[in-house]
Amino acid sequence: MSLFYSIIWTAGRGAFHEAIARLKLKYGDLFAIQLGRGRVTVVSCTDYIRHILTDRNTYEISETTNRNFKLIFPTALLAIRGDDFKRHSRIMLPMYRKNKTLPFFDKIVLCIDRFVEKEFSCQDRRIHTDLVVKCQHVLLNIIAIIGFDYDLEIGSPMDGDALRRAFNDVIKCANHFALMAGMPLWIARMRLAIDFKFQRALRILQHYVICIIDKEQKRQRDEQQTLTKPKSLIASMVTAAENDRLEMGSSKALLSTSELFDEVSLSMVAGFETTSTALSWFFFLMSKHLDVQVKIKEELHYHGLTPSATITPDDLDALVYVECVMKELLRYAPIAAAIVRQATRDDIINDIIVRKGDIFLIATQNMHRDPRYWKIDPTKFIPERFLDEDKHPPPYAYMPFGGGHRACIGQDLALFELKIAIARLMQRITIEDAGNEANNSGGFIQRITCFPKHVAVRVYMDSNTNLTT
Ligand code: HEM
Repeated sequence: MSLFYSIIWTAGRGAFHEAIARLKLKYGDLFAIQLGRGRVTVVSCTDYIRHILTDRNTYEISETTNRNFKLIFPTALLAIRGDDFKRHSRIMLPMYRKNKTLPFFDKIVLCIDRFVEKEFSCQDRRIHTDLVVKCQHVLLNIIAIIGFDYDLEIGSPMDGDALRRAFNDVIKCANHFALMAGMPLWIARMRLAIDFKFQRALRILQHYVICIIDKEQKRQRDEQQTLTKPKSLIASMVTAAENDRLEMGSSKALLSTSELFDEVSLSMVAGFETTSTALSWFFFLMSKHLDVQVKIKEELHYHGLTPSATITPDDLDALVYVECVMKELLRYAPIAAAIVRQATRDDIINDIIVRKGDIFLIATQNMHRDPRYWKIDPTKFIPERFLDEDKHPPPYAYMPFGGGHRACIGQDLALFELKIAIARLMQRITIEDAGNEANNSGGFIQRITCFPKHVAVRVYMDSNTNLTT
């Protein structure tokens, strides 16, 4: 136990991953910090992480850290464990796999194209300092189309605006709330009850989700129409739950309407900020690495993906370097710097005694930057590492989506969205550091995810002739 130190966590001093990295330098791979009223053990080496993530009977997601979240969406994956988790994950895990998301390829491309046209086509040498917000806007459009089959850009202005605001408010409030994990439960409950904006947004969202669920259930009852595929992810969830019920010969749906609603809401919250944060890091990092942009453009050009060419799912599969850029982005940018587990019974990790209820914070960002696990300098942004030297990092050294049985269920969708976004953006635009004219120094803003603080870039539309200049 001599490796353990108790340290008072002083929040507000920079980003979370920076603080955890500093503490690792000082105290090593295993140390304890005081977070709120509880003690949390921070883990930063593969041996301990393997032990924790492979023993699903002893280590679960933490009840303490997810407590507030439970108040908002009580039956969503993040709030449940055990048999309930198994029942939900039967429906939810396959939901974001490639076969389910592939049909949305063209719609995601369309959202990126609209973004490019709207923000960058006027070629006025403007310096863009609001790309974090703009990336959130794009992701909201993508979520609405994939999840709800609703086009926020061309839907009726009344519906579109109401739904957009409801999305925004639910996501903002859920994030805000989850951040206040140390708050006494009764205060959290009270705050939630008097948050009228959130309650209103939730009602609007509920209305849309329940309409889709009803419509889908009706469609399924009409035998003639069951041959057509569900048009949105919510509709797919309803179909999957119904098919599962039929297979099991049960009279009750596997997931009730309110459970489906909680899952839809969780997916929105979990999938929105993470992916939009990744996209804003992409803009920042590309502005600092023109050489990487040139290489992406060379690869696109090699595959005939000129600025005016259409892009297909097969093209996407062929883009090896783009894949490396995406992996490196998820390694280098501190989007989600850690994951949390709690011991559900006593245990021993090597010579460390673990008591039931102990909380472990697995510092994934520390792993991403640990020179023991990476052959090429991990402090540098070098996508080529994934072509060769660091193609296969040791297990548990690279975990942008967490690991074990509670790993991110949306990772395939996130990778799909990001790869389309990177390829399509690089097909059409070049991103440039604004230099001395504005502050493009990066830095961090820590919320649930950590996004770049100062982004100031110019964006140029590519013509078919200036691809690799
Ligand atoms: C770049 C994008 C994303 C990143 C970096 C990311 C990262 C993560 C991480 C680190 C976790 C915790 C895993 C663990 O504890 O081991 C997680 C959980 C989760 N993510 Fe993601 N995520 C992303 C996108 C998405 C998307 C697009 C969705 C859904 C549409 C999603 C849905 C979820 C859900 C539902 C969980 C909770 C799983 C559970 O409790 O079992 N995520 N994500």
